[in-house]
Amino acid sequence: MENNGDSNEDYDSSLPAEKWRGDEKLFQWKGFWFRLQYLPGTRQVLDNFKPLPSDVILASFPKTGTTWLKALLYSIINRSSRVCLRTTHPHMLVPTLEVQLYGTHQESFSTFASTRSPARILATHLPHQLLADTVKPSDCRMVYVTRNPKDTLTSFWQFVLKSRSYEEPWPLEVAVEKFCRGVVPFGPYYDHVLGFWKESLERPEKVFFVTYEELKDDTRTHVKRLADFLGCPFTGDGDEEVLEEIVIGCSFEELSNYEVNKSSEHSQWMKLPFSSFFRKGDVGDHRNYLSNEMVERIDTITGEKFHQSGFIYGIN
Ligand SMILES: Nc1ncnc2c1ncn2[C@@H]1O[C@H](COP(=O)(O)OS(=O)(=O)O)[C@@H](OP(=O)(O)O)[C@H]1O
Repeated sequence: MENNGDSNEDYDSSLPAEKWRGDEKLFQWKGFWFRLQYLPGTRQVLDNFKPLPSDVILASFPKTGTTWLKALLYSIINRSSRVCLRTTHPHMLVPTLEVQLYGTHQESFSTFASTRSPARILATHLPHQLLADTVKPSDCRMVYVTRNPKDTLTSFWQFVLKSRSYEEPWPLEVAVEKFCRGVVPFGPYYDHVLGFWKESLERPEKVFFVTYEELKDDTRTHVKRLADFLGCPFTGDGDEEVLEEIVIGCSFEELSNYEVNKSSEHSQWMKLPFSSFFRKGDVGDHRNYLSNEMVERIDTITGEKFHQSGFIYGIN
């Protein structure tokens, strides 16, 4: 997988830009907002990545359950969880295409545990609107996870707040404002979710759509559905035990307690410790932070964007 050395400056002057945090801006490209450092990798993915028909691509908007799904997909496809998960952070099991394989912080694919999986597992935060021409011709499978907008925003705000890359405070009001206008990395959130939701309706055999809340509510059932979708159902002798081990081994409680996931270390590309991908893992945590006005504002947009498209989700 190559990087032709596209420089960040190529994008700087020509694209619409908005202040993000500190001195950093986000850039709007093809209808979505990007951190400058991920634009070259994104272009590389779209220009050069050719999925294999056997590939499994996990797609998600940030903070919607990516880390959990990385652990689950790896475990389902490899029929186990504990051994590898105890020693390897989920983000080092399954690489994110535009960041870890094609991006400015490249690590070779062989660094990742999923190299040794029966099927390659790759992740991306890129929206379907951009990825369609790359993934459709290959016939690969995609799994999309989403999460209700208020918890996604809350998780995101907390994550950015704790990032050591920024010195200045980041008031929740600012985060809400940006989220509602879609000006967040890989945003707008609503367009991102709807792109994959529509695709999952059109091609259910190739695009599996699941929500964080469904998974929390009944992990077992959805892990079974996932395994069916991936063509490796839990129907053999001893599979019930394996399924149980995977559900427990990938639960927030277990995963966040493995030493590697509590670690303050980070890989080449992450400025954040491995531990920062595990915060609370709850449904409804937004109630502890968002004001009534904020909730009302987000719910109104959710109604306009999701419900008017026929996707009844995201208000509760
Ligand atoms: N195993 C498991 N089960 C349930 N929830 C989990 C799990 N692992 C991580 N998390 C929670 O997911 C939130 C992080 O989202 P992402 O993994 O999508 O983040 S990222 O995009 O990879 O940066 C973040 O949510 P919040 O706790 O609400 O901030 C994590 O705590």
